[in-house]
Amino acid sequence: MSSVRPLAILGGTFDPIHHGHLRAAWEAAEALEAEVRLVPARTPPHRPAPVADAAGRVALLRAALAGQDRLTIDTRELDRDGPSYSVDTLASLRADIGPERPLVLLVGADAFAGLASWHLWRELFTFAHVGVLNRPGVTHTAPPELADFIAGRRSERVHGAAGTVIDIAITPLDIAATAIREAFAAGSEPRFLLPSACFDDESLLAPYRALGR
Ligand SMILES: Nc1ncnc2c1ncn2[C@@H]1O[C@H](COP(=O)(O)OP(=O)(O)OP(=O)(O)O)[C@@H](O)[C@H]1O
Ligand SMILES: O=C(O)c1ccc[n+]([C@@H]2O[C@H](COP(=O)([O-])O)[C@@H](O)[C@H]2O)c1
Repeated sequence: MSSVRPLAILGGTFDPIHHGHLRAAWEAAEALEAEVRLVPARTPPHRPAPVADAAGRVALLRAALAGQDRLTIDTRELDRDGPSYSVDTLASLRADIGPERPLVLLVGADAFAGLASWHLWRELFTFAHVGVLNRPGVTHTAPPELADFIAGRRSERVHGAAGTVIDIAITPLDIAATAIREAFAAGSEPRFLLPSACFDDESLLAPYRALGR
């Protein structure tokens, strides 16, 4: 483990935040002995517009994270126009923390499999390590372009400021925001897939309940 505490980020649409995200981020913080920030995307690059707007998704995140301080929110993507490219976020974080501190981009195994389609994806590794979180049901393997690139970059732990791929074993939780949105659309309440605090304020989940009307 590096002597400087790594900074790790989990970016996401969080439409809405759920226990799959939270537990993954929590266990990554433990495994890497890292500070972990959740980074909501204002305009996620590779998907249709989210159901809830950025302010609504951040309000849910704040409710979900209340009562603990290991996981925090970093809202820098909300201040940028255009697609929320991760390479821009990592460049901005690197400028904040300087060249030495390890930086880790956390991604689920599904997101990792698509990494070679991301904007300037090779540059991600100049700014950060990539930490891959296992996800139930994900069977995609890295396409050849990605597999070739990461060959020789695998690491068991955080070593140096950037540039490696680290597999992080987490408790598999088969929870996805898509299924939560589908549950709301079907008129059911997906309680216990996301924190109860998200249900405390009626207005927080209103955009999702509206799917069922
Ligand atoms: N249950 C989970 N286990 C591990 N990683 C997860 C899990 N859910 C989401 N992630 C990861 O968290 C990041 C943000 O995910 P995102 O906000 O797209 O949630 P999602 O549940 O995958 O949403 P959707 O179903 O709308 O695609 C991605 O890197 C994704 O792979
Ligand atoms: O930078 C890119 O080109 C890029 C392409 C796809 C996804 N991402 C980021 O990956 C994270 C997870 O994306 P999503 O769509 O699964 O929520 C989120 O932070 C996105 O901004 C980034």
